[in-house]
Amino acid sequence: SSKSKHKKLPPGPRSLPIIGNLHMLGNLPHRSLQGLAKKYGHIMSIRLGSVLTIVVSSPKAAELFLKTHDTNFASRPKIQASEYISYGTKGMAFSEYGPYWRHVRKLCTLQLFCPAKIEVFAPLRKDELGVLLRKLKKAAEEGGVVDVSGHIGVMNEDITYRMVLGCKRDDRFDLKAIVEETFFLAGAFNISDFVPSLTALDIQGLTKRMKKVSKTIDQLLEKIIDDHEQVAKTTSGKQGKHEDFVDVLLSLMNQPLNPNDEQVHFLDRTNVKAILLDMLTAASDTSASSIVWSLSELLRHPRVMKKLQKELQTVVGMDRMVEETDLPKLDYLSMVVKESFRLHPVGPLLIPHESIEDIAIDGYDIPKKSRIIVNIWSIGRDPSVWSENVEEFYPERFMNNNIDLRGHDFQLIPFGSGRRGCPGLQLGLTTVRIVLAQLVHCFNWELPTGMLPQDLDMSEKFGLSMSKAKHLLAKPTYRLL
Ligand code: HEM
Repeated sequence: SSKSKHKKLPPGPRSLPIIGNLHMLGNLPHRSLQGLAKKYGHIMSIRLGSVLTIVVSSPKAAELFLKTHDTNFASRPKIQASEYISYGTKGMAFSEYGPYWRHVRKLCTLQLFCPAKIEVFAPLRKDELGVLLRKLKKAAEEGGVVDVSGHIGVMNEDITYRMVLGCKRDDRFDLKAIVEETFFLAGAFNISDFVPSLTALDIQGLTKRMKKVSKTIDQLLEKIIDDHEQVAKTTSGKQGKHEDFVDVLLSLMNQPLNPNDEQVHFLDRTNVKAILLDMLTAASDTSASSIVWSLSELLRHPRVMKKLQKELQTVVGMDRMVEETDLPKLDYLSMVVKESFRLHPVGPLLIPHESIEDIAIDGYDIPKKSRIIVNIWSIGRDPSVWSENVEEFYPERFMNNNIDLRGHDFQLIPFGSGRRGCPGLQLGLTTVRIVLAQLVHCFNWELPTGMLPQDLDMSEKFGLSMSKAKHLLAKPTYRLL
């Protein structure tokens, strides 16, 4: 038919030979893409090297791609990072759409992210949060300024490592450095992914770094799995022991994931390692960065801080600590967290999706194997969605509406939405809320001497998870009875 002759791509900027529009991304691609979308529209096409990329920048468009036509956009592009640091896409986050990914995702959702499992780890979170609070209390007594970002990072690492791997930071390995490097490499705009002819040159030096870190990761995971297998042998059973993610995945290894289907899938040791690595990277920086962004906004907005402390005082009181069971009653806390995710989504462009078949959307033709980027950062700062005070941190905007952040309201999707939406949503959200509540309930916070709220540096560092570029420094004073 004439269909193929009259392909109508979404509008977009002119592109250069070879690199396409790559040069337009800059250091903060979410901001550059917002600028372009203002000119070309909320469904826009650009070329990243040879890869046709569709950039989605409005709630309505996001709904079309992540809900209405979810199945067609539920795949992931094959990128170099997933070859090296996801064991050749054998995990979950970077796997293409298909039976393997579906089974793994279902298994993880049932076994690792179910409400019961989140509950099982509540004492662990409490324990590690307790360690942090004691450190801060000591610092408060000494009257000094603390590196809040640093402390929250360490706590979140310890929670994650204990939950996923069953161990704390480890003298044998620099887990933090490994995870940070993995995360950086997974999020980088890698020229080799867009201009294959340049792969061998490794202009950015990323391939070399990936090879190096993948080796270290493998040694680390092998060691940890060995330890678990050893323990399982000697204790013959799991008497009363909390099962970490390694235990759960090992118990499922080599069993059919889908016994009733024609083509049966299994998890082997490599799959287990790849999934563990996904979980480590997905869980570590995201929650910690979100907490730092929220606390920074509270320090910039003393009115909001006071109001949140007032809520905690009313609901919880001043003679005990906040518990996770209090969270559903803390309405203002939940608004503060939403508002913080609106302005500072830690996954500003989600993880790239890929289209599976040719499809027409909103009058445009989207070819198969296009890369799809959803700019949720831009959606969060669109005045036509949020009204004129869009740049202002104002939690009360959520007061008389039901806008939620779980993926049903497309103006606020910090965890994505649909089939590829974040499976760790409940876990991540619980961690962010309880840590923020405790920090604000236990302490008053002051900026370093001489710094005014409006002086607090809010610049961003782009990555697969976007953190605050400068560490948050502040002075705590203990305030509970
Ligand atoms: C505040 C915390 C978190 C935020 C804001 C967040 C956000 C996101 C986002 C935006 C995506 C991509 C969605 C898409 O591509 O459409 C994602 C995917 C994912 N997240 Fe999270 N996340 C958080 C915490 C966690 C935690 C704690 C875990 C696990 C322990 C986790 C595991 C994953 C996995 C495995 C994926 C890939 C899912 C797939 O491709 O099927 N996340 N997350």
